[in-house]
Amino acid sequence: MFSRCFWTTKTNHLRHLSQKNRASVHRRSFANLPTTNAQRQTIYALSTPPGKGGVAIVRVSGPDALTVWKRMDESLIDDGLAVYFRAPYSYTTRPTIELHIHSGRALISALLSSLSSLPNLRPAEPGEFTRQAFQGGRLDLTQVEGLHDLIEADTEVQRVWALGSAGGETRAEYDSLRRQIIHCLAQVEALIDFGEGEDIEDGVYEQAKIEASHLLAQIKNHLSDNRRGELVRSGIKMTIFGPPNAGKSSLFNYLANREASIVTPIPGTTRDVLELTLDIGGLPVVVADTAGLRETLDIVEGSAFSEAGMHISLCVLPLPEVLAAHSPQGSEILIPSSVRDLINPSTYFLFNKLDLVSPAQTTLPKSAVLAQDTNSSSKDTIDLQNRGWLVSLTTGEGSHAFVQGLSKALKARFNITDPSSSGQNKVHAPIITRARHRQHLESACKFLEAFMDLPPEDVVFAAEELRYAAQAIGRVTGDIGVEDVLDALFKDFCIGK
Ligand SMILES: Nc1nc2c(ncn2[C@@H]2O[C@H](COP(=O)(O)OP(=O)(O)OP(=O)(O)O)[C@@H](O)[C@H]2O)c(=O)[nH]1
Repeated sequence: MFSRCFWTTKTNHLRHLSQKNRASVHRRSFANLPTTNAQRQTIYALSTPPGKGGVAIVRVSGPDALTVWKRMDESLIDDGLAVYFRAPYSYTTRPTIELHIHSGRALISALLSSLSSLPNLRPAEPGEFTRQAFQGGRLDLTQVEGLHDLIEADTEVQRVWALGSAGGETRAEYDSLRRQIIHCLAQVEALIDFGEGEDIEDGVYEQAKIEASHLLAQIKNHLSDNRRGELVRSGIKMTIFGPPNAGKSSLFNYLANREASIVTPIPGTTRDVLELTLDIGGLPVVVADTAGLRETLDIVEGSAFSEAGMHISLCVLPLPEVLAAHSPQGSEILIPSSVRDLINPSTYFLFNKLDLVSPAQTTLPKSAVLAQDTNSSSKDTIDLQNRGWLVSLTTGEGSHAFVQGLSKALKARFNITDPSSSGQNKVHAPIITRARHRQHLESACKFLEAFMDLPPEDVVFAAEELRYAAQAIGRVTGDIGVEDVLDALFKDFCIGK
């Protein structure tokens, strides 16, 4: 059925891959995962993008994978390469064969239709190869999520953080937390079994509490991460606002036309809304632009503004008008009262139309003053250092410094170092990248706190709290009760992964 010309002399290559994979197979038990008949079947799918190209890879995984190889002797489809991975040394941990052919629509279609005619083979569902890898214990849930994020990564920080997670760094952190809780639990259970003073040394319960308090501090430290993991994964949402005619559309167009910076122009769900995901110095920044929103933002109240779920905002102001309103007695510039209510600590400032002011006025003052009601004597000063930039969106002057400065300011705000930095400057990737991680860590905290409040007489309840804390961490990695998250997670994968 398949080409006799599939190269069969690749044994060295095969052996090499098998050895490499052997080193990275970890056996874990996922006791709660039932294996259905569908999961026992052999699945196949194109694992490379469809279309014309050098190579297309069709992956076949399951008990009958080798049969495919054995039946490659009927009609010629293409010259290619077949790579066989013995179980459990494959990506899926099941017998797997990869068929590498030239990438062309007719070739791929002929190969897939040949596979479909074989008994016991069916097309893979989205993410099903990775699901098999998870069920086989090769990957835990954090690695599966990391892999998904790696494929989806648009910027350098996203790539580097997702790579760490896919490679098991996040899993190691959670495993370590769980091991420490289990260590506490073992001490408390020893007390239940033997009782202090008999075969157990004094102070065991106190020791367990000391360890639990260290653990609590560690978990709380992870929880107070400014949500930077979630932010980097989903993008920092930025909105642009300012008085009419300030240059908001010009800024949006400037950002959109910097080809290197555009990642995805996504039409939003609301009519007229366009979302651009920009790569600002390796950080994904999602900018929403809509005619309607711009109009609203000219007048919107501060509360409505934060309800829009924006993480940061950029206030565009026309420099000539701002300077004209400049109070002669102060060195600060005046922020117009029309935008005053929209300004908060997450607002950055872009003073536009630099080309229209005299050369003597082209230095950014250190601070700005928010214009108050005429009858108010209070004065709000805003430090513009690393928070404001002068540009001309018409001539492009200052725009490079603005993008660089904004990237630096955002990295400082969200505590993100350049992925290339090392040593002391390196800030480790956060272990929380999804709401479910946060939720399980918070519940682990609650159980640990409940344990801390219990006196030694309540040792049985104490053990129970610690057991729940360990289970909460286990839910993050997928050791415990994960069925509910699996379907949601794997459906986001593409077919063939
Ligand atoms: N000289 C000069 N003109 C500019 C600059 N940036 C924008 N403009 C002009 O200012 C006018 C307003 O620019 P827009 O980008 O439409 O401003 P906007 O804030 O979106 O305006 P509204 O949608 O009315 O609120 C246009 O005529 C632009 O060409 C600049 O840096 N220098």
